[in-house]
Amino acid sequence: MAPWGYSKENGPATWHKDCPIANTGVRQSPIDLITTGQTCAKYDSNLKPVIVSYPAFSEATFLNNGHSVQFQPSAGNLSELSGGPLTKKYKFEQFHFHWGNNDSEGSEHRVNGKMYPAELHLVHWNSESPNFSSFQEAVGSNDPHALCVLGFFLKVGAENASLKPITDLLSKVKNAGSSVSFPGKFDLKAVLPETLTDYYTYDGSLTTPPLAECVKWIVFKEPIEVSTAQMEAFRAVDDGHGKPITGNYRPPCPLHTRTVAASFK
Ligand SMILES: O[B-]1(O)OCc2ccc(NC(=S)NCc3ccccc3)cc21
Ligand SMILES: [Zn+2]
Repeated sequence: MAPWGYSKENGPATWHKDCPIANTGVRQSPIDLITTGQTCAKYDSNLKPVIVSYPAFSEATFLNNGHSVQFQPSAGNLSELSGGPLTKKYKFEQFHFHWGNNDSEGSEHRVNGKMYPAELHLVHWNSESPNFSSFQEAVGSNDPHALCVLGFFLKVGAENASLKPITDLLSKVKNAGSSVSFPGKFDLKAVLPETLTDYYTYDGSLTTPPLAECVKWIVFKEPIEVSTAQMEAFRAVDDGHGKPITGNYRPPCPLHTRTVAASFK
């Protein structure tokens, strides 16, 4: 089968052919985060703020892999995540984005059915598990919390100066398969809201094949602002078939028996 993607021929509705879990899994991601009514997110007063330790990255690769653009620091990076719903310390692996071809679509998670124009995923893996010692092993481990992904919605507004080094680089990785070594340092901490207190959290999966059900998801309530020009820069990135990547987001999956917790009322 042609490698997976987001077109009619190889998009989310076809992924079950290579990844049966797409249709049989009971903890698939993304989901629609419902805030009122029966199956709504339940406030949990025990949920603490998320703690990130992100020293500025000094060495990283920025890659267009045909289905997203990904920022991956060298293995030696010391960035870590803890707190929130987590009991262990997680190591930063990479961040990437999902976006649409207009401002009314693009995010993977939704809030009461509302999509944002894009979503940023900060991917981490449990560095204290005795069962694995790399991201790749973590994905294949069947451990329900092998990974922790922080999701941030992007909305259109003022230009985001902290993300400018990334959005300015998009034209350099226009072609699928192309990558550049990131010039200079990148301060990811500056991209995030100061307080990481208000979030939804639930057990889910990767939103792309292999769709492994190994992710503790933490999706923040407060969107990050980017300018229209910055959004347009994502929409000019090619998918390797001579077309821009426009809509690399998976539709929401059934919640099944899962509950979503909210760290805020
Ligand atoms: O659901 B996500 O889009 O957000 C969180 C997240 C993390 C990782 C991916 N996929 C990756 S890294 N696949 C390549 C790979 C897959 C399996 C082993 C190694 C390498 C997708 C997502
Ligand atoms: Zn993602």
